[in-house]
Amino acid sequence: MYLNRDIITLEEAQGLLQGVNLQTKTKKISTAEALFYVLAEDVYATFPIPAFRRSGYDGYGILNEDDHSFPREFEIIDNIGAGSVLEKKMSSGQAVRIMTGAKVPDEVGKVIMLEVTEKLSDDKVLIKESMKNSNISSIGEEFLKGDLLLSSGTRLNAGAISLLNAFGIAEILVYQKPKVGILATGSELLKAGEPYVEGKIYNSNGPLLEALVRENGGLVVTLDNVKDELQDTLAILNDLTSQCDLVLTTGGVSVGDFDFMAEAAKAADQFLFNKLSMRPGSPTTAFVHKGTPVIALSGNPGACFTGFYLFVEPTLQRFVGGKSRLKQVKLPLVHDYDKPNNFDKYLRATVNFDHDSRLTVSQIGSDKSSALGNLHSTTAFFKVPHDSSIHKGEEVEVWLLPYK
Ligand SMILES: Nc1nc2c(c(=O)[nH]1)N[C@H]1C(S)=C(S)[C@@H](COP(=O)(O)OP(=O)(O)OC[C@H]3O[C@@H](n4cnc5c(N)ncnc54)[C@H](O)[C@@H]3O)O[C@H]1N2
Ligand code: MOO
Repeated sequence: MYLNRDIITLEEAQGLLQGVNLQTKTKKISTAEALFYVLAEDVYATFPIPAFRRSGYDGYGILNEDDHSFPREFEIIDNIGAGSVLEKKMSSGQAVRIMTGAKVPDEVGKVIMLEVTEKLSDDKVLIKESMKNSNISSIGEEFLKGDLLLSSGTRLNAGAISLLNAFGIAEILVYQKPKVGILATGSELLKAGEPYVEGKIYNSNGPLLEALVRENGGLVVTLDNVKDELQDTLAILNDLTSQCDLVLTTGGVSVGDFDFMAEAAKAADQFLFNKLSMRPGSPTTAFVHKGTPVIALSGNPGACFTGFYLFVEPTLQRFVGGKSRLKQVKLPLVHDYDKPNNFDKYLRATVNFDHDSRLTVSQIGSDKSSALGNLHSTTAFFKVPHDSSIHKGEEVEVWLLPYK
């Protein structure tokens, strides 16, 4: 138990974590498994798209020299579906039936939409009028060979996966997801599915952290619980720090008789911090053991959630060559907040449009760090600076959460 702690600011704590050297690792993976991985290479177009003159419509292809004196009849010489090519050579007075996406023969200058034609027989079509556009996409209209498709550091979403596939790319180099160990501490913890026992609670922070890590690009390798016993806690931490790239714990960071994380921090290779001038999560603790950072978050669910975004999310991004995906903006608060505290507060919030289509921020649910009912609907945090109240309409600093 540590009562005398050196208090530092959120920014100082974030700076200490930033100073911890982290190893980024890369690997080749199949594009099919690459969703939400971060690219570790620039990817270039190996051919143009379209790769051939492509028909934009279902209709009839005609020569440029025949593009006059409508309505007139044409001889249909063939039918080109998408994926097929015309083997014959066309001459004046002939038309070729062609489908959207099919390769337009070199000699065809225009595709006339089906809607302005009338089929007279199997090999005769009446083209009633011409069209303003050629309805043919030129080679390289969207991408030229050598164009940069995706740059290193891009988080691969559905659109990126489709782009890689459009170029036939089956394998790419990505950053390995950091291996994260999660440890929920507390003799009061039950697992979901276990029968309720008086005085105990179900462990919700462990699964919360597991889901947050997965949402933010980490790989959860273990999810343990440990009772409030110092030796067990130290042994598990020793184990986790040798297996994982990052260890997260929840609970046991305060000054209770059974709060051992501050002691673990003092016993570790490198101590970072154990007291912050902020709420929630003032006793948040961090240290490095065996080269692995350990971020010990509060057991209070609201503090655990907030601490994840302020300390863990930026660390997870550093493992994949990036930085925090939270966006910092200033927005008007839609209500008063009149509970001044001697620490800066970071409150759970949502961002919405007001009647004038302006973005605004408002507190959501309880501001207590023990509250857990608003975590699923929180899309942002806003800051209430220490010793101050905020009046309705006043601008506050806001952090927008990713994935919301
Ligand atoms: N005398 C003082 N007491 C406290 C102080 C202080 O400065 N002096 N700080 C308070 C603040 S601020 C915080 S934040 C909490 C931090 O508590 P701990 O991280 O040590 O967490 P616990 O004591 O283990 O638990 C707190 C609370 O959270 C519940 N909890 C714990 N683990 C989980 C879990 N996995 N899932 C859901 N809920 C969990 C636990 O049952 C407690 O209710 O300390 C204050 N006290
Ligand atoms: O700093 Mo604590 O998370 O307010 O209760």
